[in-house]
Amino acid sequence: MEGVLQLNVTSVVEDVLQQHGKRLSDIDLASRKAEEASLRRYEAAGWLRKMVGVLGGKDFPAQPSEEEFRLGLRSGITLCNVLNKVQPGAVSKVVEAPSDAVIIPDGAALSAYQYFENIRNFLDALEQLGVPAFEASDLEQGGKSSRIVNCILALRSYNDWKEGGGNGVWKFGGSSKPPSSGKQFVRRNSDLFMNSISRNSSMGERSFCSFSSGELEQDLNEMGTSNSLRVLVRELLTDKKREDIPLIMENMLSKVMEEFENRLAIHNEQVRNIPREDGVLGSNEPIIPIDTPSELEASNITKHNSGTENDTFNGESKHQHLVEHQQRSVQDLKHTLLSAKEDMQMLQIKYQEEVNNLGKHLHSLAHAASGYQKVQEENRKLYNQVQDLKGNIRVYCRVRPFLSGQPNRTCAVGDIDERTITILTPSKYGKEGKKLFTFNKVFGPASSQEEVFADTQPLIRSVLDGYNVCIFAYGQTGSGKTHTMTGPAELTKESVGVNYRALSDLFLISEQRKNTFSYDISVQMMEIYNEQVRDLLVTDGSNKRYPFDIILNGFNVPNANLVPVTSTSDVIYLMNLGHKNRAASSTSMNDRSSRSHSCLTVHVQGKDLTCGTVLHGCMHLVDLAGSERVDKSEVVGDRLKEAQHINKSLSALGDVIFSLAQKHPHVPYRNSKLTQLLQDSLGGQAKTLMFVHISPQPDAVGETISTLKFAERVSTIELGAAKANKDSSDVKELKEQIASLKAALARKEGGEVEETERVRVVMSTESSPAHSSSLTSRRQSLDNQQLSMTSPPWPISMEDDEVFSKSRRHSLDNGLARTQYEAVVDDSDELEAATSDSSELDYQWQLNVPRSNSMPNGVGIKVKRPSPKQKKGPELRSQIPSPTTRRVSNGIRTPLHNKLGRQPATIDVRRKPASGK
Ligand SMILES: Nc1ncnc2c1ncn2[C@@H]1O[C@H](COP(=O)(O)OP(=O)(O)OP(=O)(O)O)[C@@H](O)[C@H]1O
Repeated sequence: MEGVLQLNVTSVVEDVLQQHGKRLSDIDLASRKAEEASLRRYEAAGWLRKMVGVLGGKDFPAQPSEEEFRLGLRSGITLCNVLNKVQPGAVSKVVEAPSDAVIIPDGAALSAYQYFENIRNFLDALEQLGVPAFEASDLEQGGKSSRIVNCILALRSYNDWKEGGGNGVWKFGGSSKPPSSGKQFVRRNSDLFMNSISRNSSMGERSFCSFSSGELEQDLNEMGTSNSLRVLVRELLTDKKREDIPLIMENMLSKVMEEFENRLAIHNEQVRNIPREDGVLGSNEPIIPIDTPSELEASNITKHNSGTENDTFNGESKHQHLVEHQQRSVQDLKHTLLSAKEDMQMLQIKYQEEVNNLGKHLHSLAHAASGYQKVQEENRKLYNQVQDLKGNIRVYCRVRPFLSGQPNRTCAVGDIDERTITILTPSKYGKEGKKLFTFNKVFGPASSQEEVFADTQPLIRSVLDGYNVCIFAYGQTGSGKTHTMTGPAELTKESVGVNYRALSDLFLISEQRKNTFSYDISVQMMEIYNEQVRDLLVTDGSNKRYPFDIILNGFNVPNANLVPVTSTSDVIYLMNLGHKNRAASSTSMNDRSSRSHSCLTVHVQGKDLTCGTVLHGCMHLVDLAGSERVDKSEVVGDRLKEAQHINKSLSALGDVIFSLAQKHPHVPYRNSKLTQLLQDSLGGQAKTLMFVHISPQPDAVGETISTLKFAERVSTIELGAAKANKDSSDVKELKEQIASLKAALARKEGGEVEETERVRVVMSTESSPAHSSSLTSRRQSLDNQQLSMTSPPWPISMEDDEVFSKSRRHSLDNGLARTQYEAVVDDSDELEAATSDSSELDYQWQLNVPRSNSMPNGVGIKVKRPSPKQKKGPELRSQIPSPTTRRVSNGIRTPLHNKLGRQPATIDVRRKPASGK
């Protein structure tokens, strides 16, 4: 028959499998399953709506999410009402919501009574009907709604069966898909596979690929498939999971339908365009032969008999029959198409929903991420607090960037993160080729001055609360110490270093606190060059060197200029002055190399305007000289001497640090001027931060590793919790009394008595009131004695550098020439005062001891004087039980004895002129 297209299902399936085979199984099965589950849920919800309508003032949602579905049924009211409609009286008593007006919010806790009563009654009734139920707990947890959906669909099926007359025995078809025109076709085919699978699984739990080939062949034969089709189907399904097969088959069959429809459309179009024998174009009705085995047979019969006239009528009626059949098929196909479209729309809605949910999820993730950051920040703060409590020396590592003109093809620095740094090492440092160091913070080459300061700021601020702080920059020449502490040669707002920022911060806070605190801020700037302390704040170009007596409250070098500052511009002026005065000359390594340690000391005195408490804070900002080994500097002569001094003082710093680490009773602060200068900020009670600097250049890797090793050891040192230097108003009052008595004394002596340069009283504020009052009386008695003194203090005539020379026996040879000594004395230190003055004079000694120090043993002050006869004074020593004033006359000394502890003590030495002179 002309114009008739042989559409063979097998060949179409083969074509589809060949064209789309792999892609069919690539389809996202999970989303298909989810889609199927939502469709089933909507179907169950639709039926419930139809059955109960608005219930308890609430309309059950038509297309509920899984959560809405579960929560909507949780009270059991809807379920019981539906069941009662299906089977009147099945649930005899339904506990309704408390009142129609009061709607229980979804998800709100229901009364246990409602919950158990309704759900239990519902489930019991279902059981009696033989309808598959679910677990009561399924209503309480997400992700379990499929069992509830199954139950409702089963109930619907039961209802349908009942409405249809209830013939026979009702049997629920399990998880079969709800009937829908297009899908029905698809389901029938995929069920074939499911049957095969269930047959297979009843024989044991095996995956589809473990099917015996015979069984598969049998299934395919049942479908009337060709060999090649069988091979294609097998290929498609071989490695697939059993439960995924129906969906894969569905996809395949949908494709087949599509293909089939296309071909039909083409064919019909062709038929319409073929002129019939009577000259009329083909009718609009599609002419399609059938290709199911029986229909093919019929078609073949038609073809076979087409030559005989007798068979013409039969042929035509069969043809008519076939046409009708095909029309029905086309109708079916159209339905399928329509339902596919609906599915598509549903999918789109679902995707939209998912995209929205995803958006919400992303939003909550972003929220969680910001929360995580906050927690991290909090952790960091807590970590720092713990460090503060332990009193660890904090160590921050900073890596200098490559400088312009320096080759930077290779870099000695590997990974850097917040607290660790990896140095890439050549083979001589070990096989692993890298070393990892951990610090409190690591700043990479790109870190800005602002970032570095931000982590230092809290420490600096604590100076205003009365803490002693020491920040020092350590590292080899040219590694960036000056850059961190001061900034580059050309200073801008962004490039200024820690020093400027620290002071402007102090001004800022003091301004903010001006209603509660009044602060006086003053600075000293010194340099230690070749073990000599030099004042950098001189304007006359003089090379002033100062005595180096460690005194109290940070006035380590009392005679160095102490300049009050009130603004950042004051500071900038002073720093420029200091830098000009700083010793600097070229070495082979760095033009700006400084072979001196520079120290900017900031003294802060704050008075609490409400309670009168006085705070003293002192901060040393130290830019150390380069730490490299001498041989590397290739220096000789003066430079060699400088380098040796530097190395000596840095070793002394190391010794102090490690004695502190090992909690040695004696800490060798006095082995160098540097450690003497930093003493009050390196021991306990101070907050210390070391910036360790390294260069990224591979040729510096040796120095870098030794620098970092040193720094890592430093970071393990615990100094104990820092303490603020606070004087209570009592103490303050005492100080004022002393000051006024001293002034009265000075007046009384008619100007003969030079006022001592500084009067400092060392007292701790933490003692008990009882202790405090005993202290008060002691102080008063001391001051009374001072009052009774008639002699002027001795003029200063000693060589400062001889005072407290290297050894722990601090010779005061000629030292009695000093008006006043103030010294920090350690446990077990011995102060030795000696004089070559043989004149018969009375000496008055006064030892002021911090009251936190307990009394004696083992520490003594010896006064050595040569006897007039022997020319060499005997060493005399005696002990007194408590700090007080003793007279020493004519070579009779009353050595003072006291256990001084770590607290500084003040020793005043005064000479009383011989009577009558
Ligand atoms: N973080 C940085 N960013 C940009 N330039 C830097 C940085 N650190 C250091 N430099 C530059 O590197 C050079 C050497 O730095 P700097 O003078 O601070 O080293 P130093 O360790 O103080 O040397 P010295 O021991 O000689 O005093 C300078 O030109 C400085 O500006």
